[in-house]
Amino acid sequence: MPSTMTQQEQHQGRLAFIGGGNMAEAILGGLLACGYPLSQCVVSEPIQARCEFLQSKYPGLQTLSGPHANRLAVQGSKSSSSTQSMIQEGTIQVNATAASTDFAPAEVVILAVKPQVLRSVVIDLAPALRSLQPLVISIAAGIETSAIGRFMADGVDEEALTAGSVKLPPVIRVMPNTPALVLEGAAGMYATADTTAEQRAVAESLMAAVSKQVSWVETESLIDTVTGISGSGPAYFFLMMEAMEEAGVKLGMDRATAKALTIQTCLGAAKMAQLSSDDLETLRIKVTSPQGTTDAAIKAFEAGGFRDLVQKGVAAADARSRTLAKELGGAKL
Ligand SMILES: O=C(O)[C@@H]1CCC=N1
Repeated sequence: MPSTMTQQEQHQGRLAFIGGGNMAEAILGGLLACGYPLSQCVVSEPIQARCEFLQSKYPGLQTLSGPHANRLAVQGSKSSSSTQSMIQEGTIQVNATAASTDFAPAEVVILAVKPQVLRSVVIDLAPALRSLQPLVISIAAGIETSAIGRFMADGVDEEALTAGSVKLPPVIRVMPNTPALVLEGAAGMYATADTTAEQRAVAESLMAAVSKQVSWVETESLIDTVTGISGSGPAYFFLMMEAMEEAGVKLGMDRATAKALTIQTCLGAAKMAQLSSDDLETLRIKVTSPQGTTDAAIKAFEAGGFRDLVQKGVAAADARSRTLAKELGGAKL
């Protein structure tokens, strides 16, 4: 479904980014460009230099660093009387104007850390997440919502969960891609059964700020396939473009010209594919005159098993995403 959210429809609640890397920045930048209030965003990021970079790029943004930064981002600074003193003592580094160190608990928590550290990060946040019940959005590749649920249930009796006396927050899993950095992302999303339509709409509006295409999948395993198509996909096109640039150079063209022609051809082809009512095969056939130049190229590609190779590549990424789920989801906990 193409994103059609307007600014009015967009959720503008308190947003905590756990992790301030490239994807977090892409989402944050896109939201700010759509008019999301900067004062509603807080980024917890362990690397101080990265915080300073984000601060300089988004003046007034609240960034937090230090051992308790993630918890503070989720709980808000008013939640604990000791919080302000930790800020004063420097246990937590708050990079923001003094006036804004007072902030409310997060309504939405975006888990934007590397999959390898997600487990420890969520276990550390688990009590805060259980008590505050924010909407949890994970963009970590390969980690299943059931694993995130187990991490959030850390230290809780099975019985309490079954009896419902302890509740886990709703989780939505997103696989975005790096073109989100230029507001041209494609994202796949999966919501667990306990999410409400409103929560799904909130998550969609947040991701739509940086993604031109937001697609929900019905079964979680399809997120692995989303990863194989659009999550890793930008790299496939970069590889294709590298190869085309190299081909131009080998045939005597200067690199800059080969690169520029390649990039615009890729962009133009994508735009045609998007705007045309023709399917992809028809578009290809329309460029390919019988016995012509394109025909010669396509025959060479097909003879080399191009289609099969691409399918193998996508399947390898899909399979790796499933393996990551096993490796990082932690069967044992
Ligand atoms: O390569 C990776 O593992 C991540 C997931 C999708 C894109 N990059």
